[in-house]
Amino acid sequence: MSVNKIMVIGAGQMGSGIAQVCAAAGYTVLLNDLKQEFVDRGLGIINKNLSRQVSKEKMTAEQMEEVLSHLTPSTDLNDAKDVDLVIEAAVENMEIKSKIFSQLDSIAPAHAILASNTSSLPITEIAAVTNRPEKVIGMHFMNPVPVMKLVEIIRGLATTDEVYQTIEDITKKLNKVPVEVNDFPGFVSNRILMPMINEAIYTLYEGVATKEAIDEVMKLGMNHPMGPLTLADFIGLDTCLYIMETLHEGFGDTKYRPCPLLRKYVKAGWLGRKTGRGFYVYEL
Ligand SMILES: CC(=O)CC(=O)SCCNC(=O)CCNC(=O)[C@H](O)C(C)(C)COP(=O)(O)OP(=O)(O)OC[C@H]1O[C@@H](n2cnc3c(N)ncnc32)[C@H](O)[C@@H]1OP(=O)(O)O
Ligand SMILES: NC(=O)C1=CN([C@@H]2O[C@H](COP(=O)(O)OP(=O)(O)OC[C@H]3O[C@@H](n4cnc5c(N)ncnc54)[C@H](OP(=O)(O)O)[C@@H]3O)[C@@H](O)[C@H]2O)C=CC1
Repeated sequence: MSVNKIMVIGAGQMGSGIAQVCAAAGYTVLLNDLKQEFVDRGLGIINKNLSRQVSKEKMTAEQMEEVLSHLTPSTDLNDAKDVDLVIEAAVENMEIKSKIFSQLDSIAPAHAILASNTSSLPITEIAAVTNRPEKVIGMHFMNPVPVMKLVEIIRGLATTDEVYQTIEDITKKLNKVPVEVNDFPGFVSNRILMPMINEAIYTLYEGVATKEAIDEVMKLGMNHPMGPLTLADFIGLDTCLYIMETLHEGFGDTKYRPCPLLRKYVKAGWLGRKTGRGFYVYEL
């Protein structure tokens, strides 16, 4: 199936990165969020990333303009009426995602594929709110999207081989590496990564070491590019909590219980880098 026009829903850190790489690969991209100010914030991130590449002479100013010309802001889901693919990257919340997919199902053309960048929620359940479950799939990018090579592709129960193949081909066109996985809570990436992050938070909570010491152990001892608490702040503590809750509920196993300190920080609005405070403090 040929895909030319893509709508990305959610102009946060993931949606803006996904829109950027799709535009850079030559697709026509609509970047959608609830309000114009959120779309502008996403376009601002893209501008900053591309300008950095221009200043490092990895891209010319003309190429940057070309990429930007492929991007159109949107605050109306009805703009999905003539797209070939939607990649949803709104917040990690089943109710919100279900509502978006059910609306999209009645707006997007019959041939359009509806993909979710969810980091843990069941694709099969998201697909079930639509009348086209065979065209619903998980397309899980990693943060920061312009840098990270992996896209975890998740087949829902009804996803067809043709839809899987189209998404795999697009992933390669985005210069990324597809890895196929089945639909279980957290898929592969977050089933393994998030319990490690949660355990690092328990290690802090139980006073085993300072946050700096915990991060240093994993950076220098295991060669991780970021310590787990820095990485949690980078991902967003709200997203980390949602993922742990999905694992906990999905498997019914207490080993996935979210650390109370993680809950406390999220309740306080300390969501990590994006709000200026998480385990560490950041300049906004
Ligand atoms: C939660 C989920 O569902 C799944 C997930 O995504 S889990 C999170 C997965 N991601 C990770 O684990 C990231 C771990 N961290 C890293 O790999 C690295 O620290 C990092 C790539 C983020 C930064 O790398 P670094 O070497 O420390 O920094 P730096 O030298 O400044 O950056 C390297 C390159 O990345 C780019 N970069 C860094 N941060 C960026 C960002 N937020 N957006 C875009 N580009 C970025 C830089 O511009 C630089 O590009 P060039 O090579 O073209 O010059
Ligand atoms: N952070 C990460 O490292 C990764 C996250 N993901 C997944 O990507 C998705 C987005 O995460 P992330 O970008 O970090 O989150 P952010 O909080 O940065 O961005 C989410 C964006 O979606 C917007 N939004 C919320 N509801 C709607 C809606 N109904 N319609 C359109 N836009 C909406 C939010 O607006 P508002 O500001 O008003 O809430 C916000 O702009 C989540 O599903 C997450 O699990 C996947 C891989 C990695």
